[in-house]
Amino acid sequence: MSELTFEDVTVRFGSGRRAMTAVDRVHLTVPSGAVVGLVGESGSGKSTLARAAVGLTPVAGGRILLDGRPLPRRGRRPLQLVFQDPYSSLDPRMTIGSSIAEAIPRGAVAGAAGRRDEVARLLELVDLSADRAACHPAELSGGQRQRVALARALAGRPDVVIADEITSALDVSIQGTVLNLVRDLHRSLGLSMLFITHDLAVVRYVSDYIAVMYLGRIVEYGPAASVLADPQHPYTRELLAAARRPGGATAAAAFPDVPPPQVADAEPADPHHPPAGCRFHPRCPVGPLVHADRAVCRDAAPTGEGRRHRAACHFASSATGQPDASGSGRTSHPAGRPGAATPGGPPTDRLS
Ligand SMILES: Nc1ncnc2c1ncn2[C@@H]1O[C@H](COP(=O)(O)OP(=O)(O)OP(=O)(O)O)[C@@H](O)[C@H]1O
Repeated sequence: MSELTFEDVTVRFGSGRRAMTAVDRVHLTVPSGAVVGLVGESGSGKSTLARAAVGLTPVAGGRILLDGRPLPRRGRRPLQLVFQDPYSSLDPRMTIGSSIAEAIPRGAVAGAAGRRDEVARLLELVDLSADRAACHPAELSGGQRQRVALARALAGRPDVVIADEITSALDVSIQGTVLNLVRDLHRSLGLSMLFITHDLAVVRYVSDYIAVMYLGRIVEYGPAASVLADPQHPYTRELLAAARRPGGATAAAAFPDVPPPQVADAEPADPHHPPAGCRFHPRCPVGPLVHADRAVCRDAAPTGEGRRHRAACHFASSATGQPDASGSGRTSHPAGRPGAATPGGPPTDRLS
């Protein structure tokens, strides 16, 4: 079990007028043995953060640490990324067995027989029979291919798995079986996981903690039960409310306790020109209710300090109808709340 920490991580793309900051000074912890669900709308920077963690995208600033130490540049890869589309990690010309065998680190098993046995063990771990090793990807269903992608990721015995929308491309009926598998693997192997999804029903099902991302920043973080039952950031409330609307995400029935949304003055977010101050302020229904001129929201970026459940909003507690007169940006529950999901909160105490 290992703890993954993003410390002040920034990722930029392009240069000159096309320059943009996809991930902006992110602080995020995946506690040892926990599943952190990372949610946010398309373009908020979730995949970029994942790719930066495994070294596919260079970081412009900050540090990514495993158990407090920088990630090794060579040798065993303690972080593995599983993508939405298993075709991207499986060669259609190779058998499933060869694809998995290729991912077993050199020296981890002895000889061809050892490799074969390890492939069979990995296939069984993801609920596929060992004889599937002889199949090609095209002979498997989408759900089975995603299981193979998971087996391939597990071949290197990683400490942390990052799953990027791994159920989004699957039929709803198959999604459940893959999610059950993820939960079982997490429990039996003690894996730490960063589970990226836009579907709040999915995130509720698998996560111990939830992190909400908006325009490159984490705007809320906390125990899953606490974030879902008592969202502190207006953006999180908007996401939950959208999930409850007909035609929204599949989670409608899952959030009976979330009050209906206040109507936001929606302006599409432009990642090339993010607003100053709080990035959500042009869309936010809460700031004007508390401070008519929204000056603090326009001028100052909220940091989201606090221990267990925290939100980067100057009026975090106003989101639940209890104005925070200090406007400090702290959550109203710095010490967490009774019944929170997992004991022992993450060590970082601010969001950005
Ligand atoms: N290689 C790249 N070059 C330039 N811009 C990029 C690149 N990759 C991502 N971006 C931009 O970075 C921002 C964040 O994208 P990212 O894919 O991380 O978001 P996301 O939250 O994962 O969204 P989605 O759920 O749609 O994948 C977007 O504005 C995207 O256009």
